[in-house]
Amino acid sequence: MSNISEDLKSGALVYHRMPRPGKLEIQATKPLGNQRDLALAYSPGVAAACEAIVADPLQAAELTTRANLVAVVSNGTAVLGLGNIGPLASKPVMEGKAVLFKKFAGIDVFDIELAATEIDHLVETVAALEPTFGGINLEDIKAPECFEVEKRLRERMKIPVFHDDQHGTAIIVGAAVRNALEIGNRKIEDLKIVASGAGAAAMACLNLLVTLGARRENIWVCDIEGVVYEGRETLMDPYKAVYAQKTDARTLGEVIDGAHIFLGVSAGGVLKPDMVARMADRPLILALANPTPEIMPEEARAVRPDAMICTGRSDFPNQVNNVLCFPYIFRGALDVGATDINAEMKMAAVEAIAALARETPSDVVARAYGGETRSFGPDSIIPSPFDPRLILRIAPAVAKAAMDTGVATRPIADFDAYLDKLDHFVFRSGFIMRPLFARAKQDKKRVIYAEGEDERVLRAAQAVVEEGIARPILVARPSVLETRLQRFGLSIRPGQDFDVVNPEDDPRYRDFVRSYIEIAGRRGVTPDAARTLVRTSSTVISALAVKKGEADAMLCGIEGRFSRHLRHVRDIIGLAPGVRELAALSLLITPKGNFFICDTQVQTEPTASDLAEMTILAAAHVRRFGIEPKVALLSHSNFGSNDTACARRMRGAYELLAERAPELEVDGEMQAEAALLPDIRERIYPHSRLSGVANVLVMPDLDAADIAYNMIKVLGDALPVGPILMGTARPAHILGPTVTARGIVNMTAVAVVEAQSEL
Ligand SMILES: NC(=O)C1=CN([C@@H]2O[C@H](COP(=O)(O)OP(=O)(O)OC[C@H]3O[C@@H](n4cnc5c(N)ncnc54)[C@H](OP(=O)(O)O)[C@@H]3O)[C@@H](O)[C@H]2O)C=CC1
Ligand SMILES: CC(=O)C(=O)O
Ligand SMILES: [Mg+2]
Repeated sequence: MSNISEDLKSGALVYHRMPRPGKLEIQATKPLGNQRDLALAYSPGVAAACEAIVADPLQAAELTTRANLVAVVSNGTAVLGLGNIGPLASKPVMEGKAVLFKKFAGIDVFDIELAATEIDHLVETVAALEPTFGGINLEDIKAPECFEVEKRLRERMKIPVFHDDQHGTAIIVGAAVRNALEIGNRKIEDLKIVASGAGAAAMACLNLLVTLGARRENIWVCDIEGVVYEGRETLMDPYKAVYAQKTDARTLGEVIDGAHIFLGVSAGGVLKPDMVARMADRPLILALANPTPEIMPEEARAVRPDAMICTGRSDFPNQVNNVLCFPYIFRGALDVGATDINAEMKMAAVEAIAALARETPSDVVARAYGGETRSFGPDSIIPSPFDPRLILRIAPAVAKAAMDTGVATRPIADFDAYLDKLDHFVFRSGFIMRPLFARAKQDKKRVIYAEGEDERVLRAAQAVVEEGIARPILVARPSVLETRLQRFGLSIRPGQDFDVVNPEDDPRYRDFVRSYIEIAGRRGVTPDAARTLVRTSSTVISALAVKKGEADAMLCGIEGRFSRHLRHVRDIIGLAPGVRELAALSLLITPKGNFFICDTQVQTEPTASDLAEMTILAAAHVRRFGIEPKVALLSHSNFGSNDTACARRMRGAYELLAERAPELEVDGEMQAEAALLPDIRERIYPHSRLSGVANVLVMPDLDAADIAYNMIKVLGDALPVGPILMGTARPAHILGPTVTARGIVNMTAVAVVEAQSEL
């Protein structure tokens, strides 16, 4: 039995049972709402797709899901470290792999559990699946049968066949060993490696370590029978025999002395503390059996505090698990229509994973692990499974290796576009934000962040510096900054990468107070109040910096009330010429498209004239995203169907806009349905000035805007960007308490581009 806690066990059973059994479902991706859809999806229309494939089999990649469909195939003979539990009991693991493929790399999977233990039976069955799939991921099939099964299938099939427990594990072990060598400043040629396990994972890992330079004579292998030695007859096979040593030693305990690397891919608890104590100094312990490692990290650490320790589990640092590899190696292979996953593609994955661990930690990883992140070092020798950059680094490297080695049937012509596509998968904000990022980089501006000590701001500042979109100025105490940057493993440095305004001791303090009195003295701010506010309000400091031209834009509002920040911004920075009132625009990036909503924050009950003004401001902002605004003035009424005050206000706004912004594609008043479904609009009012789906939704009042915004965000699984404060004399945005580091980076790009266009 696995030694997982009772709590985790019962939690796992509920997770699998509720709210419906299992972890997967199949979803239709095309509409099937009427007779015509039925005729297209199925008979008779479907015949056209069939005939196109008859004429050109490559069309299957265009007309069916095949090119993105992988079979996770198991016969249940070596399921995790649970052993031969059979195909039915392996199904939760295979469904789990399917979920990981989908979530981490957008790959669709059918899990296929086969009652087939004979090699021939297994090979014939899997080979017959070729028409269905773009790739085959063999899983948890025991050694030595798995070696022959994989070899024969690779020979027969023209799609990639990849035994995950062998190569997925070997790739991640290869990356971990590579980085451990770098940290320990050691050469693999000199190291003694002791493996526990001589199965699928062990053999592939050892073979890869040999490719990386390990010497066969330095490798010692033990399995359930003990040491694999020359002349041994029980439980031997030709694959193990490669590593047989001429020795009288018979147990793991007898060969572990002086080992630099322990590679455990066998069963829980086989490595004892006294064995660890006898390993070489600064040993690397890879205790990878699942779910129970060969030794628990705390036991190993107790006897060897100098050890680097990895397990296959997510509840310890250094999770060396093939989940870091299989979704992405398949992503790269499928995207070029690879016919194989060859040695070069595997090595490209090793290099990409190892290199990623050496990059600065990502904020997404920090959130996934409760705010804690580690920089490259003994407790972080490989990336975390939640690192969103895994797909961005591994898939292109693998795709390129496939192309270089001639196994790509659909080579990628435009790698930048491919990277954009992957980026979009990771950060759905990727595409829409891209033009802003590109423009921001062309002319970096100075952006001051009022809450410069906040972890999210620091992580955002790191990304802003790395992406080169702005020069950050942080309002923060230098001593706090220093400790936090270190704690979060961030590499940006004051002076070099960003500037600091120290609210407790800044030479500009008197100057700031004087300016504040000049600006706000006539709005009831006394000199005493000005002194206190400049000392205590980082929003006031930031706004003064922008006003005085020491920064080009400001971001604030992570702490405290929106209205308080708004008052300071309005008092100090003021309104842009010709603007009578501020308003806020929020972008929602949804699976169905990108929608801007206003006014989500400022004006409770705007007049027709206010609405017209905010629409014109919104249109200018939307154009900065490279999007042509299509504005719908929303109401409960459709083109005069009701004559309430509210409907009249929206109609009034339309009339003003027709006058003031005749070039703008805008219409109203209309219901949200008419704005979003052109067919419906066409039926109600065929003469609308609006074409297609509206992308700017102007709401009649703050209640409607706020409610619509939050409902779309939650029900539509949308990513928010904003709020974008419109109408200020200089760019200033109030972010709100739930903003993420990624959100701050996005708003930095918005503010920089705004600052560029106003100068
Ligand atoms: N972290 C990760 O990413 C991965 C971890 N693993 C883990 O590695 C382990 C092996 O998987 P896999 O190679 O696919 O399975 P296999 O069945 O192919 O191999 C298991 C190997 O472990 C040996 N073994 C079993 N029990 C013991 C024991 N008590 N002492 C020493 N050796 C033992 C077996 O010996 P014999 O040959 O004599 O039967 C066999 O060589 C599992 O625990 C699995 O969870 C596997 C893949 C990925
Ligand atoms: C992780 C995995 O594939 C295994 O333990 O078998
Ligand atoms: Mg496995």
